[in-house]
Amino acid sequence: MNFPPRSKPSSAASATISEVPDLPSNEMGKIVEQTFERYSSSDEAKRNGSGVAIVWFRNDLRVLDNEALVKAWASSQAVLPVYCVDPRLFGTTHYFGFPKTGALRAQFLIECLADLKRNLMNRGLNLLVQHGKPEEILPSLAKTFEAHTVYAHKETCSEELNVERLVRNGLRQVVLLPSPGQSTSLSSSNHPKLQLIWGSTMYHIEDLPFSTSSLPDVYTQFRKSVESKCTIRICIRTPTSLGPPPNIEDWGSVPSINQLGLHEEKVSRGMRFIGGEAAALSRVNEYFWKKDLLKVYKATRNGMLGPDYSTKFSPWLASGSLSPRFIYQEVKRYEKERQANDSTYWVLFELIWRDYFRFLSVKYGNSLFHQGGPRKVEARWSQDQTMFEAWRDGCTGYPLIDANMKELSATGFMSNRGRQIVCSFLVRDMGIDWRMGAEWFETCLLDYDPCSNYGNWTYGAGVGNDPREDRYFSIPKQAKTYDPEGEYVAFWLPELQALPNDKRNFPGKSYIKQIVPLKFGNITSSGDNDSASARRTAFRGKQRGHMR
Ligand SMILES: Cc1cc2nc3c(=O)[nH]c(=O)nc-3n(C[C@H](O)[C@H](O)[C@H](O)COP(=O)(O)OP(=O)(O)OC[C@H]3O[C@@H](n4cnc5c(N)ncnc54)[C@H](O)[C@@H]3O)c2cc1C
Repeated sequence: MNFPPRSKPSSAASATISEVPDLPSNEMGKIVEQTFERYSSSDEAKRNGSGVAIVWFRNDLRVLDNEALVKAWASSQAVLPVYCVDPRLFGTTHYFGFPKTGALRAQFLIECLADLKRNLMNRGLNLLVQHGKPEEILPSLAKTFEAHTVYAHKETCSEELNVERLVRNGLRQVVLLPSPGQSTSLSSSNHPKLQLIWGSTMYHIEDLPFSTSSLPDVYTQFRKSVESKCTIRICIRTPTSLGPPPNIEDWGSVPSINQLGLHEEKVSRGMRFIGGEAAALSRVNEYFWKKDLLKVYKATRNGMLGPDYSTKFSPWLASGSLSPRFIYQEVKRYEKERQANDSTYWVLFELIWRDYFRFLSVKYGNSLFHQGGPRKVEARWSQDQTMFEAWRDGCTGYPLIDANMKELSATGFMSNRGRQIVCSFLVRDMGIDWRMGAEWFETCLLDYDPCSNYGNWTYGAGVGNDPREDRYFSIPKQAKTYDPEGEYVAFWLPELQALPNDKRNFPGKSYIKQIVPLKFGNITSSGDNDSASARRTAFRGKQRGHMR
């Protein structure tokens, strides 16, 4: 196995960070092997299938706790793992035509695929990488290898559901020859099947105490209900040997960034995440066990600077290199072996948010992507290009906004605190169509996931599942609370480093004519969701021409 080079130690949350700490930054090899051993099974007696089964990898780029892979293995004599490099993933976003996948996420995906291929090879398989649409590739492979089933993980949003439908239709066109002893009359069993498996959430959809159509519209109700009525399934143990693979001469190679039509972008500041399951497992080990940070998560999670204020699991969760059930089991192991406290619980609390947004996407379907959101709110939004570009490029003149947007462009990551702040600023201060922000996040985020991204944007824009319609983040207040020394803004806007700490977060020169910089001092709000009176003091009132 190849592991990335060790990076220099990083000093978390320090304004002096100037090097790129790779995430994860520890030695991966031994830890990863040990983790694989812990979550694997050498009991191979359960394999009693026949023929070939295909595993269609999608956003589940892992070997551990991968039910589709284990089911395929159990139901066949040979498993064919396939990843389709779908050109639609490298097209443009729906409304505003931004790149659908930016170069940093594409690079992360490439690393995920290379790692998956290695991990499958270590278990006697390989990964067939094909360029093209799954609905063309999979039926053709099923025909060539006479595969009885294509196993894959179920997705929930429209683009992914459409591909599932097309693959299913494509498989229906494939007629398999009857195996010896089987009746020759054609029936549905003569076509390869598409078997979709739920595997993206911590709580399994089938274990919910309600149907998705009656999912509670308020998170707390959802959380309390699942916590009291459901259990989390244990990780599926992966056989140590998954071979033999079907006889294939050319398994294809993992694409280069140029083959995806993109140009390499180097991360030269902030955090660089390494894609793949090995890196994901290593990060869990680093955050929970080596640095022992789980016990303080609740107190640090609102940070913005450095690798360790939060888990940083999200890019691996989104690509499926990391299973949320695995995190759950590791939290429980930590609670048993070290300690259980508010912080150990709070990681699970956040993962329930992630589950919630995924289940909401099933309930609300496409309305998640519509301007009015699930609540069908009628509002007028501006699509002012100058304002949007100032936000996108980190040129608003508001250091906290600009620093966060620069971090996003430079690394593909932004803290949860930062995301809430820039979302509020775009939609509530600038009055810009929230979908422009959501689509820009879709381009840039390493952890982009349609459910969490559009779920959070609709929530922040007041068109989604937020019982409070008036959630507003006052930028000066947020700066004072979460970057009191101006360390974060000075890291991303080095021109501010020379200023005294208490001056760094003052809005500077605004690069957009319309924006009048906020003044400190007359904000009366408190807490995370700063009040409507604070909003009135912000420049919203001065921007009526641009408002809904
Ligand atoms: C406008 C906006 C857009 C967002 N877009 C995405 C997205 O595309 N993909 C994504 O994974 N998250 C998204 N989030 C949620 C959240 O910001 C990130 O999950 C989090 O910052 C990732 O960092 P972390 O792994 O260190 O999180 P931690 O604080 O360590 O939390 C642990 C895990 O809990 C989950 N989680 C935490 N907060 C949330 C949340 N609010 N919603 C859903 N899951 C959560 C994530 O899987 C995260 O990895 C968005 C939030 C906002 C406000």
